[in-house]
Amino acid sequence: MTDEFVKIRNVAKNYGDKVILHDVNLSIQNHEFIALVGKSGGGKSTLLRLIAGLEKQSNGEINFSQENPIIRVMFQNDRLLPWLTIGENVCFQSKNKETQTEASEMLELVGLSDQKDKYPSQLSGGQKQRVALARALMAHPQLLLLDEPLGALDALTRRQMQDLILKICREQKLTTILVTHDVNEAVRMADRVIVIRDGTSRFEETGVESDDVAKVAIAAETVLHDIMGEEAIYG
Ligand SMILES: Nc1ncnc2c1ncn2[C@@H]1O[C@H](COP(=O)(O)OP(=O)(O)OP(=O)(O)O)[C@@H](O)[C@H]1O
Repeated sequence: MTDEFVKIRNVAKNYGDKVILHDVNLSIQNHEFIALVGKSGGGKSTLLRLIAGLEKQSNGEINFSQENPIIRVMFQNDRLLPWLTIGENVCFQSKNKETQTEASEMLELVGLSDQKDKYPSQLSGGQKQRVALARALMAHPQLLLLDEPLGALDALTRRQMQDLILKICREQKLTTILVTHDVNEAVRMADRVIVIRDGTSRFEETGVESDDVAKVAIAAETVLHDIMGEEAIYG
């Protein structure tokens, strides 16, 4: 039996004449945490949208090992509804009977059980992203897609959120794909880092222990070099 969660084969995406992605080949294993990095406009978010089924590829196949997997996406913008409380926001898309109890559990998981009755405007950016994470987890996703969710946070909050996301993804055995501009974040969090360069998946770097600062820095330098390509050498 394969342990593969999704297989992406020869995927291409065009918008009109503009080729965004081509020949993307990637297998993601169950419970694996991968990061997608690359230059701005390189097609990372586009690939994430194709995997989420929010858009259709122009060519190639994206096959999941099980039918209709539950997929949730978390974006840089928390997308909370300002007129609902934190508790109501977490329950918003959930149809479970035990929703209230479960929402409390999810808020506890992200360290916000005491903020349930507040409104999003009363929370910090980091806290709002925790709520967005709790809301995503309510669906018990098998695949969690993170589209630069920590991009707007300060360095310390960002680091705390990285640790929280990692802990939850491991505990809940989620398969996770993170899109990030921060190469250090990618190396620190992911089991594998995939570089999207010139519209295709170019390079895979095995993750290192996230607390080994020196190894993270060296691996990040290698990945950055691959993102930049010849510009890094000649430019
Ligand atoms: N709906 C669309 N119609 C036309 N072009 C689009 C559309 N969506 C994205 N693009 C283009 O596709 C390219 C890739 O965008 P995408 O957002 O996937 O890149 P990215 O690597 O995630 O960038 P960033 O790191 O800046 O978020 C960009 O040139 C963008 O302008």
